[in-house]
Amino acid sequence: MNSLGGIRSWPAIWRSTTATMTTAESVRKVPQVLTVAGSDSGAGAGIQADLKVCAARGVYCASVITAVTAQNTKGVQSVHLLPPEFVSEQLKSVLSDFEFDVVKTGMLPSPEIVEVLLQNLSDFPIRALVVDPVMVSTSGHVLAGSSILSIFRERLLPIADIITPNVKEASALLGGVGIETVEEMRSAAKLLHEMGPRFVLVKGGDLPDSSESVDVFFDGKEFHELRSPRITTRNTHGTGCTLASCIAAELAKGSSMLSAVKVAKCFVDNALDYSKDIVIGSGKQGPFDHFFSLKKDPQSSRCSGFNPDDLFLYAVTDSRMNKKWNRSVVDAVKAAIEGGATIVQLREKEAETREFLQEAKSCVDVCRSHGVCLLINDRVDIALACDADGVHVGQSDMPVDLVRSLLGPDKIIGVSCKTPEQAHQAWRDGADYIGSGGVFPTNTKANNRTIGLDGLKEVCEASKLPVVAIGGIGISNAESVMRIDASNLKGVAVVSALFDQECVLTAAKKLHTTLEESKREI
Ligand SMILES: Nc1ncnc2c1ncn2[C@@H]1O[C@H](COP(=O)(O)OP(=O)(O)OP(=O)(O)O)[C@@H](O)[C@H]1O
Ligand SMILES: Cc1ncc(CO)c(N)n1
Ligand SMILES: [Mg+2]
Repeated sequence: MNSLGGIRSWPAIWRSTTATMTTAESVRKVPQVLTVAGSDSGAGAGIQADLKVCAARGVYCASVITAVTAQNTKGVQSVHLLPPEFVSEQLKSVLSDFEFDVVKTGMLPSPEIVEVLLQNLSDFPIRALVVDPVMVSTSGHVLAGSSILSIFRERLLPIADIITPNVKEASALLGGVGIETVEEMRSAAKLLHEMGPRFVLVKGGDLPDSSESVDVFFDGKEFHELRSPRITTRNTHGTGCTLASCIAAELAKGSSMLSAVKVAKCFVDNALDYSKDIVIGSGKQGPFDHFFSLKKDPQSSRCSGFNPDDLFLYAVTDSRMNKKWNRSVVDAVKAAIEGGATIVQLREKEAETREFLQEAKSCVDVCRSHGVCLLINDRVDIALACDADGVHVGQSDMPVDLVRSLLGPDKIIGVSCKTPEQAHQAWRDGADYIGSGGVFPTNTKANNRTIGLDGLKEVCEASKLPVVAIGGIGISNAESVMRIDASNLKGVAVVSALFDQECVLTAAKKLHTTLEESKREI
């Protein structure tokens, strides 16, 4: 189910549903995850954690139960495995009915249960598989013994899109190697990657003697260390299940793998911080609150990650237009944002480097003060120097994987794609979104092949990443673009429609209203 080998297009939320519906207006697509895991009677971990995190992230989650544990904040008192045939019944039941975007596995306590999972996944192909190789609870109870190791290594890991072992599980999968440092976590991630998963995240929550909680992400080429200050709390029961299910939920919504992992790490971090002094149960390790965001000021969450909805009204600057209308880049950007632009890209093809850097710095300040992301077209050096939020590259610019290694995990990377193949490559390389077009002919880019609305739709259907349409879009045709019925199409990117106008503010306001109206009609 390694996502690119799957038969179904990605993801189910982005297709018209096949369920019986009366009118197009009555259809609202919901991202869907299936968790295949064990029940925790104390509800801090396992299936119960998976359901909570998916609900908190706005994703529907169905659950296939592999085992029932008698478990509380003191530990695991007893484990009852469900018969493999009954696990299979549950799998058949939901896989034959729902259209899951992502399957996430937790406790798979016997080789026979892994076997029925593998069989059902080959009968009902899915698009992405998140494997949390749960083996031992933090309290030390064995949840899946060494009998599952060979089927994990030989058959489950090779079809996983990502595996998320903690250090003990990574060590067990690698035959008992010691992992006590971040350097050793990196080596482990590399060796685990050789077993076949597309991505590996070795979690460092249980790493001894560390003031930070460090997870190591490996994509087969680059390592990214995801660090957060270690939160002093007893309430860490279920962090692993929560992290993996949050990754699954974000993937189901259309995030790239690195974005999904960053959002998930951040979610765990915020949940632990919010819940650090709550008392539930009398044992050593308590659960935490997955619904913190309903209770606390969202602005106080310490990180947010890339939000694909920011692509709604994407303003791309053009130095010639600003010259023609006699305005500075920063004034143009400010007016666009005040009119409703939700993200800005500086595309200053003719500017001198030093002048461009100065302008970019001023634009970063304006964008930050309005809470809008600023990306730089093509120039990774400028983006680094002005601390922009990211870079947008074309097919002949620096390759996305290289841009990622230069910018690090926290920046946004967009890439222009005309074809489904380019869209697949963008996902593989770790981009956050794609820009697709030119949809219509435009003066801004001469000799640029247009792909039309049909070409845009084809790219959207093939893309796992959120899409912004670009090329010749303005007030008169924005609605036709937004109505192509692809829910990963998040918005339109415009140049002339904002910046080749007498009043940028008015043009942005009008376009924003048009987009809002066409969204309401979908
Ligand atoms: N005290 C903490 N402060 C901040 N982050 C933490 C803390 N403990 C764990 N984490 C984070 O939680 C996530 C899960 O990591 P951990 O290594 O605890 O997984 P696990 O052992 O599989 O979880 P579980 O305890 O549910 O079995 C990781 O992103 C880790 O960095
Ligand atoms: C059922 C279950 N799954 C996973 C874990 C790991 O946290 C646990 N403690 N219990
Ligand atoms: Mg742990």
